[in-house]
Amino acid sequence: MIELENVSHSYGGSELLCDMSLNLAPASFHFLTGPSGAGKTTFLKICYAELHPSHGAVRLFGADLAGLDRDGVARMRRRIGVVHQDCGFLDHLPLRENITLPLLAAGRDVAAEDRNMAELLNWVGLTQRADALPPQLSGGERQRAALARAVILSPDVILADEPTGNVDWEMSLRILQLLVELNRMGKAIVIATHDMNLIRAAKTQVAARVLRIQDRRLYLAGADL
Ligand SMILES: Nc1ncnc2c1ncn2[C@@H]1O[C@H](COP(=O)(O)OP(=O)(O)OP(=O)(O)O)[C@@H](O)[C@H]1O
Repeated sequence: MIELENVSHSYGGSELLCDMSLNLAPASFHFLTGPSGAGKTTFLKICYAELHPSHGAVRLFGADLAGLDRDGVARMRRRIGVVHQDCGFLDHLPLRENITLPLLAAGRDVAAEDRNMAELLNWVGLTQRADALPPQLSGGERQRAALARAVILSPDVILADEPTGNVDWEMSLRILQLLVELNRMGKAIVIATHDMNLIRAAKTQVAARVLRIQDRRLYLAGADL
């Protein structure tokens, strides 16, 4: 679904990611770990074509990114749901409108999706908070709303950058549960995290693999977590 072949990336001449290859299979579940500043967010940006790598090839759903025009890239990106580290909400818009922004961007009729929206809000436990503004939400509510927005276009892959970064353990488990449910529905999941307890908790439920970025390289971690 997402294939990286010998991908390297540099910011301003200094190499951050070196010679990374990955083939993300349908319904797979991966964690992405590594020290702060190792390049996890950069790696995810390359995976969802927000960033073009300095070297190497990226293929999304079989299509070489280098051969796609803007519309082609946008079409592929709709198949990838992203939970950003900072959620990235528009603070002046109620939660409901923030969540439906991807529908608008994709040219879909938001009113026609009312029922799906109600189901989605219920799934993330935010039915009562639909009209709240993002600054009025708790960390856990924001993260669940970000997840709802990431899945509103029914993507095949979900990339979540520190989705449990600012929440307590109970809420971390709740968010993990939502991601596990998505995985059981056949979605491929990648979660960037520092939280080894979260990885251990996931491994009791799904066959999760652990990728690690260290010293500019991508490793598949051993089974010792
Ligand atoms: N647009 C940019 N221009 C220049 N340098 C950047 C840019 N984005 C990130 N970097 C640098 O690249 C390095 C890796 O950043 P990145 O956010 O990918 O790491 P990370 O592993 O996700 O970090 P963290 O765990 O702290 O979130 C950092 O040193 C960062 O300052």
